[in-house]
Amino acid sequence: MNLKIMMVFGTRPEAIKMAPLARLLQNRSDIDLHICSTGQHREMLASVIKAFDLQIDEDLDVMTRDQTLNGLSQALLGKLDHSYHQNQPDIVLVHGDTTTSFIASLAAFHRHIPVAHIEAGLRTGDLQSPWPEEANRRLTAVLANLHFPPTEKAKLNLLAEGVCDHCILVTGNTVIDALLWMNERLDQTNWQPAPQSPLASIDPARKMILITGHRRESLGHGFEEICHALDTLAQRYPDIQFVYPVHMNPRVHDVVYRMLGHRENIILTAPQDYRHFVWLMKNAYLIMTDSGGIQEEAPALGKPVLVLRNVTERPSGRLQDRAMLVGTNPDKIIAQTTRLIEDAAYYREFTTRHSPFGDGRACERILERLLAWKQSQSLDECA
Ligand SMILES: CC(=O)N[C@@H]1[C@@H](OP(=O)(O)OP(=O)(O)OC[C@H]2O[C@@H](n3ccc(=O)[nH]c3=O)[C@H](O)[C@@H]2O)O[C@H](CO)[C@@H](O)[C@@H]1O
Repeated sequence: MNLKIMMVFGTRPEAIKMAPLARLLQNRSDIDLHICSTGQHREMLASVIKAFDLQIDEDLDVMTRDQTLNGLSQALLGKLDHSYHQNQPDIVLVHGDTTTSFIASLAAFHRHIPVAHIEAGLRTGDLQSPWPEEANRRLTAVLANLHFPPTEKAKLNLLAEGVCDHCILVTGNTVIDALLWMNERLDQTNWQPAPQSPLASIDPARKMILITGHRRESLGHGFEEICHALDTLAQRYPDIQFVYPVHMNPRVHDVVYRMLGHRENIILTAPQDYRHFVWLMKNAYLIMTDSGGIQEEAPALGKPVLVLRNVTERPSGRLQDRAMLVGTNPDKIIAQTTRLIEDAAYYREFTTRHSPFGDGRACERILERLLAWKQSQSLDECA
């Protein structure tokens, strides 16, 4: 009998991180994979599905305008319950720390369906930051039967919360599998953006700084500070190109376009699909971001990354990276960027390729563990 796996995700980062696993599972004759999208980030998710050549089996389409987290949770719980009833999966795979991950785990728990949690064990230790993700990932850990932390540090977090060792497998982060897959495709075809793409105006002879930012905790004042720092830097270094694919959240979009839309060497674009975005990362001199995924991807490409957050659940383990955690304080952003632009020896300290978050084989390890789990069916001892 084939193993019936249901994969549930809803946001762009979850989709990117689940995509290489979906590709692997789809090619197995001993596995029936059902991919369920909750539609938490509808448009941005569609572009990921296309970039990885995947097909969604079911779209719950739960998002409505101005939905609260409770409204979203309620809609998800009902629709997932129905889907589990219809599809009767042997196991549900969830990822990370979204409302989708937690509610998909809860709905599975209520139906006595085992849950495997990918990117398990990330913690800041502060339930309010990031909010609501820290709660989502802790609650998911309570409900999951198999835990796939990306690093040993994340495994220790799970052990400290009482998760049994036998149910944990350190795999590396699947985002590195996704990144290496896409990177290889770009290299093989020497891929370049099409002439009509806003990225085509980037001059390869000039330095380019890539920026992303959308964290809830920075909305409002935090974003104004980030934009203020970028504006100052863009004036100070007119020869450097600043490229900022702006998140669709109007509370991010409106501030960024109002404060930076007029500067000639700042290119504001819509969010880019994964192929374009990996190309941007490869060609960047420096990346500034509050994104979790990009913090993981940048070192694998040997790119320095300035983290626009005060705390991170993704410590790289390198001492010098502490200086890169600058938050939204404009003075710190400007000072650290200036040093990285002007001090070549200092810049080089951050450009060695290293991959503290994974080696690109996370999906293989997850597959092997799922097959072993199916054979032994020994979950009872961990549930
Ligand atoms: C607290 C925290 O850290 N939470 C994380 C956060 O995820 P994140 O911060 O990693 O999210 P993003 O920055 O949106 O995505 C990043 C991915 O997107 C690619 N990318 C980016 C811009 C673009 O224009 N085109 C792209 O393709 C990029 O290469 C990368 O792979 O929220 C998720 C729940 O929503 C959580 O699960 C996740 O823990």
